Amino acid sequence: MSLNDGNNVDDNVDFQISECLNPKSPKSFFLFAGAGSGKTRSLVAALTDFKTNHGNKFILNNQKIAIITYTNAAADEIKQRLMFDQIFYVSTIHSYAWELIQLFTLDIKSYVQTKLIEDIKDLELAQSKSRNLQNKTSIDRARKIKTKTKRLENLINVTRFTYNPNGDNFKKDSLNHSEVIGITADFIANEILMQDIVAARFPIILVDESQDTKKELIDALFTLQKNKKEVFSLGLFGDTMQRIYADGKPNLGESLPPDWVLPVKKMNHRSNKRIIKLINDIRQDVDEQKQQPRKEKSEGVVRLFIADRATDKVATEKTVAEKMSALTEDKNWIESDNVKTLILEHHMAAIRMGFFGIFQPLYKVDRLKTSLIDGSLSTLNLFKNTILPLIEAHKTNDKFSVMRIIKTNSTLFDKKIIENSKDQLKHLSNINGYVTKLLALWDGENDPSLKDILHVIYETKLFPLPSMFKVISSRTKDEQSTFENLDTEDEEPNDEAIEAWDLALEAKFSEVSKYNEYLNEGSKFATHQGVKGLEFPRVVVIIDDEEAKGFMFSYDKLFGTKDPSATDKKNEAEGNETGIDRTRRLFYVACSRAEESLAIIAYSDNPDLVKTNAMTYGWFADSEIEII
Ligand SMILES: Nc1ncnc2c1ncn2[C@@H]1O[C@H](COP(=O)(O)OP(=O)(O)OP(=O)(O)O)[C@@H](O)[C@H]1O
Repeated sequence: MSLNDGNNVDDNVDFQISECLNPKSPKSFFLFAGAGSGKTRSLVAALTDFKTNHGNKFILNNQKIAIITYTNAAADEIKQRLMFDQIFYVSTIHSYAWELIQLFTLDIKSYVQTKLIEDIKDLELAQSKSRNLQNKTSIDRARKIKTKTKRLENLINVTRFTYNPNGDNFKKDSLNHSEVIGITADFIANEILMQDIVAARFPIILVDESQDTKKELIDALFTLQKNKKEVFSLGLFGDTMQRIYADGKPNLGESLPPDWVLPVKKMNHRSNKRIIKLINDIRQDVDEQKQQPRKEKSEGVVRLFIADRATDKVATEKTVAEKMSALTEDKNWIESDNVKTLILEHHMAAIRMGFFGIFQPLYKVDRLKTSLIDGSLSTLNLFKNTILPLIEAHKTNDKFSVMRIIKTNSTLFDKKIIENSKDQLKHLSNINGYVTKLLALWDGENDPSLKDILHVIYETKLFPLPSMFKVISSRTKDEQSTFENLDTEDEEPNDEAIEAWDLALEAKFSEVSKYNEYLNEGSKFATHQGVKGLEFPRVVVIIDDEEAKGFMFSYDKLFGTKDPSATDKKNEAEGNETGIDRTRRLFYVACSRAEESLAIIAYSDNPDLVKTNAMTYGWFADSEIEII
């Protein structure tokens, strides 16, 4: 690259960061720059440089650089780019926090004990003021007091706490996610010994996406840096405009100590010119930071399509893809695999791909959410990992695979069961009959419900059932009808997961195959929030508050078709952040993912007003907006 090619105006930033990381004179820095400015790339470049210059010394001292990322996917990506070198400890904040505290059982115990005693005291005080102990809040509060008291009593039995950064942590000796962050922040901020240990093990800590990193931990790291500045450097990477989670530290970067280095980046290396202009304009009212495109970038295409909410969305989105293909002369727009569609909530993908029936009830249960989205929900495995391949093999008349799947998964083929059966031939012929009965559910063009399938499996014992399905299947006919006619107001609430499964089991089996497709082709859809740090050539941003049903963001308010609430007005008057501010930042994140062309589809009850406002903001020209 020549020195004056116009694209390398920010090259000095990598050099500035490398200088900060010199262990002989460590400095802390704050690299905050817009989308696509190459922050992640600078992070990797500085670390690669560090490895060459100081890596051996770190290995000898058994020291590491900690790199904290926002997601596991980002951690994997950076590990790979750093060629899995052992001097880098790359992980999410939760894994890193646990790495720091896990051996301090007694200190953790004392922290948890103090916190539980305080919580119980507060709850009991609130309960004593309750006017009606039978209302939902009081009942929930009583339940919380009971659970916390039980946990307090059990603390004495804990010999070692357990924690899974990616899991649910329901065990008696488990810590939950916010406890691990709270404990780590508390230890780092207040325990001199912990500060010594962290600075000695990790003389450099770099935090990617620091605008969204838990504020208590960021504050603790600031304290650590202040106390250990001779031997420790803290590097923060991020972009205040991309703060979209409530637990990040607002105004991060204001009033930094004067000895911090503040490199500045002007370029956006990712997007075409028109897209950069759009994100500069969205950003304008916030901090006026303007980026410049790379010289060789094309103009690119941005379009805002506005449709009535009542419209057929799948058809609308297909039309948009065709229009974008014509506008950009890019056939990839009509290959759905080559377009990234950004939805607000996962259920919008479930509607579009046709597995809403299974998805929606299960997604409502907090403890099932994460595993449902990442495909690890074990209860679903019976359908997804056993029945689905079985039926696919059956439909293609692949008898060999059918038999193999049955043999691998059915307990009826257990050696012991076969040996113990009095008439082995009969046993095998029975299995054959059970398989025939199961497969008959798909006769003709039939698409059985999950409940029908479960019923046959329960009766024949062909496959082992997860306990949830055993409970549901073992209800007698009488219990079943009582259950269906339950007046839930009068009864003890059922376990919410059982209720959710009762609904999900009504779904047709074809939904399992669509859900599986969604997991395998996770590439087609992603959420506005989930794509932070990523980039795609062609992006569709779908906007529909009603379908999203969220409460954190409101595109209707951003586009002026819904008035700000009283709280928004109060927050604005007091100089606090409003829902509109949050939504603007989310919109910035979503739009800035596009490299070549970008379509935004806004569903609204008032398309004309969306158009007028979008033009008034100066975000789109008249010719770039189409009401369809
Ligand atoms: N100096 C550079 N020269 C060429 N390409 C670059 C340069 N810096 C970054 N890029 C490319 O620009 C794109 C965006 O870079 P990167 O993902 O590092 O940006 P970012 O600042 O982390 O973005 P975001 O905040 O949106 O996540 C990537 O494709 C990257 O390879």
